[in-house]
Amino acid sequence: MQAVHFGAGNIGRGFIGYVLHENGFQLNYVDTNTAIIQQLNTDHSYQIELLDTDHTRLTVDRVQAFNSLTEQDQIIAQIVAATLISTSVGAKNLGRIAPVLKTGLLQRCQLKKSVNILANENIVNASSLLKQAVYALATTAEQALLDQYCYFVNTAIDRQSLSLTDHERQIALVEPYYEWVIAEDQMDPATSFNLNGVRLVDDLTPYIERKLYLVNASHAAYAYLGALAGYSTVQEAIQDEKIHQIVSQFMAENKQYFRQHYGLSDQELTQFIEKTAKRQQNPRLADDVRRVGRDPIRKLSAHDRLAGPVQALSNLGLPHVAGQCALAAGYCFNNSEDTEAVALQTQIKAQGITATVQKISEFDDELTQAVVDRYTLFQEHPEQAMKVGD
Ligand SMILES: NC(=O)c1ccc[n+]([C@@H]2O[C@H](COP(=O)([O-])OP(=O)(O)OC[C@H]3O[C@@H](n4cnc5c(N)ncnc54)[C@H](O)[C@@H]3O)[C@@H](O)[C@H]2O)c1
Ligand SMILES: O=P(O)(O)OC[C@@H](O)[C@@H](O)[C@H](O)[C@H](O)CO
Repeated sequence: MQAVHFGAGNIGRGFIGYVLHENGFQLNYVDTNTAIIQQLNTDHSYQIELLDTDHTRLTVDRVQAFNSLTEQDQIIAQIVAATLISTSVGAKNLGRIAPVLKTGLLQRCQLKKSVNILANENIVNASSLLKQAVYALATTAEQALLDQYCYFVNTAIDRQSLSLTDHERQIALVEPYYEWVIAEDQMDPATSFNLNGVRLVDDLTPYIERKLYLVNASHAAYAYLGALAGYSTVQEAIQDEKIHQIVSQFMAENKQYFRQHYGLSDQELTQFIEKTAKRQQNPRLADDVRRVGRDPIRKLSAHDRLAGPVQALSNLGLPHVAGQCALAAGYCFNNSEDTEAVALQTQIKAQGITATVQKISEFDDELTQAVVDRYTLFQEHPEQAMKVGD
């Protein structure tokens, strides 16, 4: 079985590639990073290190890699031959892989070969977004062909995945825990394989929301509040009692959304939040606030990890003050090496914070004003701003 996987980064090697390899797939990575492409084609394997007490190392073999920018013909041939196509390139890059994917998929359609396409990105319905990007390049007749043979299947993925360099080799560095949830009802009925280690569900929405609004929401809140307080890692920020209190309250607020909207039990949600906190506190982890806070415009946008739950709680008339605080901290995030952070700060300077919050988080006047007030407090009295309780 052949998998074509776009994105040989931390999650692509440390999680998706690992699970596919364990299920008997050969891995054909597609990336733009020449160093990792060269490494994979020299070794035809790579290593993963687990963040456990033994620093367990695993080897993934049967690997090759292609350059997205210079090896289009080979990639198209791989797409035609593939048993499965997947991605983890970052949500903002899905549009960039659409042209080559469209060409490869249409060639498959001519051969009447159906396929599942799984975009594994931290965003609601990433595969549907990838489908939109592919269809935007196709004619009506091509779209009708794609409809017949191409199954864009939404997923939710969870594993803290970083990397380290050892003997000039990129090693994926991952926590032992992982969860890969796939929308079974969107899969090709003719799928010829089973994926062990994967959970198939009928309705993905609660899973992707639980992932974004609890796991990624707390992570982003630690990163943004931590960056404001001068910490370098999420793990340092967690040790700060004031920050920990705000994030704990944010999670308590979000829990009420899941209770009301999905009828989940308090006990189940509390256990999930506690398990997530423990994972984020893994003493062997040093996760840079710049990585966890990266692409702040995406993270602050409506439906994502911060504005999503705050808007949902507001709609339900439930408290969301800690969420507003995390959002306001996000609007303060700056990193000269992060193009979205630079764009965010430029936008705030040019248009003002109120217009920026309205545009990015898509809030009404009242909610916007609450976030702006907290943002202003962070600018003028940061000590007071780091307090949401009594
Ligand atoms: N790292 C994590 O802990 C984690 C966990 C769950 C989900 N995710 C999600 O997985 C995705 C990838 O995250 P990551 O941490 O692995 O990032 P990463 O930067 O380590 O990996 C992304 C890879 O995609 C490649 N890429 C970018 N544009 C490309 C293109 N046009 N064609 C081919 N390859 C391209 C990059 O070169 C890089 O190797 C993101 O959507 C992220 O939100 C990450
Ligand atoms: O990947 P992002 O930029 O959406 O979010 C950064 C982290 O929160 C994220 O990568 C987590 O480590 C991951 O989602 C855990 O499963």
